[in-house]
Amino acid sequence: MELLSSIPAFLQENCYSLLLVLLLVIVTSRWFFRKPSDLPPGPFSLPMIGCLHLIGPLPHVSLHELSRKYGGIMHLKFGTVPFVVVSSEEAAKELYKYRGLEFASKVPTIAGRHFGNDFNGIIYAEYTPQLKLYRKIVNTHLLSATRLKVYDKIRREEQCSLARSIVSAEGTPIKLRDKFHNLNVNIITYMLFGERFYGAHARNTAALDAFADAVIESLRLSGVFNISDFIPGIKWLDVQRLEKRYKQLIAKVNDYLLSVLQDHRRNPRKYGRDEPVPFIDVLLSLDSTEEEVSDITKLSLLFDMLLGAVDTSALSLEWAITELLRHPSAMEKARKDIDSVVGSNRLVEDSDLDQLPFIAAIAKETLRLHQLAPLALPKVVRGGPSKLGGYTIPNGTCAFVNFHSLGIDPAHWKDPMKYRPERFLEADIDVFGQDYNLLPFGSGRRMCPGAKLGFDTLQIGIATLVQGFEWKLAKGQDPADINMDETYGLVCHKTQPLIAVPKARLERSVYSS
Ligand code: HEM
Repeated sequence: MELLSSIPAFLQENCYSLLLVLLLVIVTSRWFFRKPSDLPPGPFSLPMIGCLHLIGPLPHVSLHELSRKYGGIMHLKFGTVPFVVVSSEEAAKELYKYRGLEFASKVPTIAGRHFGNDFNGIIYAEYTPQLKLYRKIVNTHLLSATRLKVYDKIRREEQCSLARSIVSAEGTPIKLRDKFHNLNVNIITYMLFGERFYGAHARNTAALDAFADAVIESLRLSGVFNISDFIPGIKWLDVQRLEKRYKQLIAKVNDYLLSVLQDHRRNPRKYGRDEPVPFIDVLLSLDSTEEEVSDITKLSLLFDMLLGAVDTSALSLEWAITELLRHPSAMEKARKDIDSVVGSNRLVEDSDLDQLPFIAAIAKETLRLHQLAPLALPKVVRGGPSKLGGYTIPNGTCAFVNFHSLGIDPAHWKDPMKYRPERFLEADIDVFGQDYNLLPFGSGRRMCPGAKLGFDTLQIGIATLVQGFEWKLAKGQDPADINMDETYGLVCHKTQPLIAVPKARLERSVYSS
């Protein structure tokens, strides 16, 4: 009381109000100036460029290195745009399993606006009821296990035609990537349009060539880092001249696809009971049903399937054969397995794969060490803020999982950098989004819809090349000297194409059966 009486009267009167104000100032200033509350840790962002100076030509590798310092959930800015990068199994599981809805929309990039016909279709779209319908259409009518069975015949024909074209080049150095590319493109174009783009049965028209080139270039440009996405303030400058090119390419793609669509609409094809109906005709047959989609969506879906399929399995197959050349004992074991299951009077078939677990192991080990899409396609938090690992992730933050980090995490993988397909015989590890240490096709709501087709094509490709041929490198090169550099893009690929010399192992007649 004595102390209080020594304080001037006017202060005494307001003492309680002052204390209250002080308390309020402390509480609100902590909220106002907090290091945006409980954001995950991450490197310091510079004005304008954010952390772009820390990202090298292989972003998944740079981000992996950063995650070793900052942890499995990291916050950083690319340009002025805030990002969260997930690099640990627990965080990936939480994101896909419990926060899937909040992290299911794609970041609206400039490429997505154009290549996705204003974010239509699947690849570039936000997570909406329309997207769910489009994914359902694709999953049910094109890529389900049942539909893929119907298309088996096509894949078998392409597998044999790949083998024949290699036999015809016996003894000479061949660029395997080109052969694999043709195989992959023919499979998907036959499934989509009922026609092959390459080889003896192809139409070989200038329009088709121009379209195929436009698809390949679009795929390449989709993976090019567009600075305007990260510093939106300079978007109008289009410094890399990318937007201009996107517009030209999508115009070419749409023109061609629309002409094919109209042709199929005007001249409906008839198919026998067991004949595979091309997806374009399936889309037309959905008109006037509850699954009807507009023509521009039809074009977007066809384009999405091409972008997703044209190079993925082909580039994985190139990695697979490269690793087998570097590891002759794995090649030998795979060959022995196939010889004992299939023999030498016929080429390996899809139906043999169940009995060839080592081929599956080779495919998985290839996808683990050489992830085609090492970073998930970036998503943006919607309906948030969201929570992840106890941190708060504000609405509008972009996010992706670093699949590369998961696949080489030493806490889960013994000798992670070592090529050892046997690890997949020792443990049953899934590649279809259930095992969060290995997500080559992603997981959850935006997982790759073509995963089964991609994985099956990879397996049958490996089995055919191992069973059908002995391989040597050109000019007596030592396999240990093969350049293993990779180049980042929408699809991450071997920088230097593999050139190898085949020698047929089977009777000629087997390849033409
Ligand atoms: C070895 C082959 C393949 C690999 C490794 C692969 C991998 C991937 C990955 C990692 C994603 C991104 C997942 C994410 O962002 O979370 C993806 C998305 C996608 N893939 Fe594949 N893919 C392959 C084959 C295919 C095929 C054959 C098709 C089509 C026929 C296809 C169509 C798509 C589509 C449409 C998306 C976007 C899905 C969405 O955003 O909802 N992919 N793929």
